[in-house]
Amino acid sequence: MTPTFTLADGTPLPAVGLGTVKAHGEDMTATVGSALDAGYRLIDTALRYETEGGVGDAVRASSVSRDDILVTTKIPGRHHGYDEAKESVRLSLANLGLEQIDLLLIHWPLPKVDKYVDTWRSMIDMQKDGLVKSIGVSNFTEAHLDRIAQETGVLPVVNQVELHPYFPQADLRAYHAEHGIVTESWSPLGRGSELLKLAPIADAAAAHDVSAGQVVLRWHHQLGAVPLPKSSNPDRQRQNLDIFGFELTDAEVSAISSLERGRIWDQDPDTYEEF
Ligand SMILES: NC(=O)c1ccc[n+]([C@@H]2O[C@H](COP(=O)([O-])OP(=O)(O)OC[C@H]3O[C@@H](n4cnc5c(N)ncnc54)[C@H](OP(=O)(O)O)[C@@H]3O)[C@@H](O)[C@H]2O)c1
Ligand SMILES: O=C(O)C(=O)[C@@H](O)[C@H](O)[C@H](O)CO
Repeated sequence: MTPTFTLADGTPLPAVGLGTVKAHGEDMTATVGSALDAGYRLIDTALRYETEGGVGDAVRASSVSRDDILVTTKIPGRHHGYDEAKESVRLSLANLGLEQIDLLLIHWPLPKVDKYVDTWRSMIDMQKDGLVKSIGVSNFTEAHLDRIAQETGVLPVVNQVELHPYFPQADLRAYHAEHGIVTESWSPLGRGSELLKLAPIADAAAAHDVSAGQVVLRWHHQLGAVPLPKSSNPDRQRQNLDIFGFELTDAEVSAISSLERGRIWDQDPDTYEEF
C-alpha cells in the first residue's frame, strides 16, 4: 500500500498520484485503468485536460472501491467567479460521472483577472454542500495564499505547483509546512526530459539499483511533496509507484536539489494566464 499524508481536513492523501495530461491519441480510460490495477489511488485531472471522461469511466469500471480512490480536478480560468465556479463543478461532475469531487483545485490564480477570492468562496460553500470533499489550489504564490487566508479565513489543504530538480521551490515548501498545506508536484519528472540523465540522478540510480525516474520521485517524497507523474506505460506506472523500498542519503538529496535553475516553462503564476 502507498503511504499517505494527512490533509488539514483529515483526509488521507496518497503519497504518489497519477497525472493525466494526455499524449496525442492516448486512451485515458486504459491509462487510468492500468494505474488503478498497479495500486494508484490518487488521480489528477482537470476540466481543461479533457480527460475527466476517461478518468471517470476507469474509476467506475474498476474493481477498486470508489471510496478508496481520490479524484482531483481543477477549475480553469474561464470559470473564475462565484457562480462560474459552481458551473465548472457541475460540468466536471457530469464529465466524471461521479457524485462528488474528492479534491477540487483552482487551476491558476490569474491575479490580473482578480477573481480567485470569489472562486475560493464558492469552493468553501460547495464543500459545505457536500459537492466537494477537500478544497485546494494550484500555482498559488505565498502572496495569493496570504490573500485568500486573510479574506476568507480558510486555507487550502493542497497547493499543486511546478516542482522538479530544476525547480525545488524551497521557500514555498517552507511556507506550506508552516501553514499545514500539502505540496503536490506537477511535472515531477521534468516531463521525462534530459534531466533524468544528469549525474546526481544517474549516480543515485546506480547506487540504489533503481531507475532515474524512481530516484527523482523518491527525492520528492523525501522533500515532503506528493509527485504526480504521468505515465501511460504500465511498467513505468508500476515503477513510479515503487519508491518506498529505498532511501536517498542527505548528500544525494542535496546534490539533486543543487540542479536548481528555475521553471522549465516560464509559467510565472503572477503573470501566466490560461483559460
Ligand atoms: N496544476 C498544473 O498547472 C499542472 C501543470 C502541469 C502538469 N500538471 C499535472 O502533473 C502531471 C504530471 O506532469 P507532466 O505530465 O507535465 O510531466 P511528468 O509527469 O514530469 O512527465 C511525464 C512524461 O514522462 C514520461 N515518464 C513517465 N514516467 C517515466 C519514467 N519513470 N522514466 C522516464 N520517463 C517517464 C511519460 O511518458 P510515458 O507516458 O510514455 O511513460 C511522459 O512523457 C500532469 O499529467 C498533470 O496531471 C498540473
Ligand atoms: O497541464 C496543466 O495543468 C497546465 O496548467 C498547463 O498549462 C501546463 O502548465 C503546461 O502545459 C506546461 O507547459
